[in-house]
Amino acid sequence: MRLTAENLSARRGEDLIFRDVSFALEAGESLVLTGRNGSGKSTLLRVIAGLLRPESGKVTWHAPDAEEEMKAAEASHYLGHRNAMKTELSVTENLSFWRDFFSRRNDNRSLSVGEAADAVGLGGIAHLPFGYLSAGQQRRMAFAKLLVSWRPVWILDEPTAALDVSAESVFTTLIKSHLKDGGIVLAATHQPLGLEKARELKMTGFAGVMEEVW
Ligand SMILES: Nc1ncnc2c1ncn2[C@@H]1O[C@H](COP(=O)(O)OP(=O)(O)OP(=O)(O)O)[C@@H](O)[C@H]1O
Repeated sequence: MRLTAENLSARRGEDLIFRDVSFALEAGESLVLTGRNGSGKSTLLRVIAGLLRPESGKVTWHAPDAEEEMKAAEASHYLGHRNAMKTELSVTENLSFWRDFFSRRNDNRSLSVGEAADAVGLGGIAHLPFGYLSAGQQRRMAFAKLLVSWRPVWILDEPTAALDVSAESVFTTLIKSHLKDGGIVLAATHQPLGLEKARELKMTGFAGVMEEVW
């Protein structure tokens, strides 16, 4: 499996935010985007997730065993700044919706809704409306969305914002486990995620992207 970005550039409004960004990630690899506010991390993640059209360049996904060809976006889960949950529905209803929405044939790696809620440490409150949960609990539940349907690529924008130390550690464990299972992770973050082998891409904004460093 390989996710490849080739010579990507992107524009927001009139401004060219970055240009010539290239990288390739294989199964088990992760890339952490760093840089100050407004440097283009979310923009790059949204391009990879297929939510924004790049100004130039392309994103490709290669999976040797795939039954059919898939776009990178279809191989990805995207966790943005917002949690993508309905506040008036219960946590179980929200996660069940996402499980059905994303479900694929021959998928034996996805967790049940109950297992996913347990995995983020909130098994006891899945009956509550999502809107009743605290900000940190909501973020944990949003993360559980990644677990109810297997996708090889996780695209995470500030996944640990609003989280306490124990939730950060739960997320790090889940991300490491995903990588160990052959997944790929791209994450924008201001806080270290504790991924020792992650590569780093420093974004500087306005088309000045620094070299990728190990
Ligand atoms: N819809 C838009 N129209 C015009 N400019 C935009 C739009 N969305 C974002 N921008 C600009 O693009 C630049 C990059 O924004 P982006 O959200 O990618 O930064 P970021 O590195 O993720 O920032 P942060 O760390 O604050 O989340 C910023 O200067 C921002 O103001």
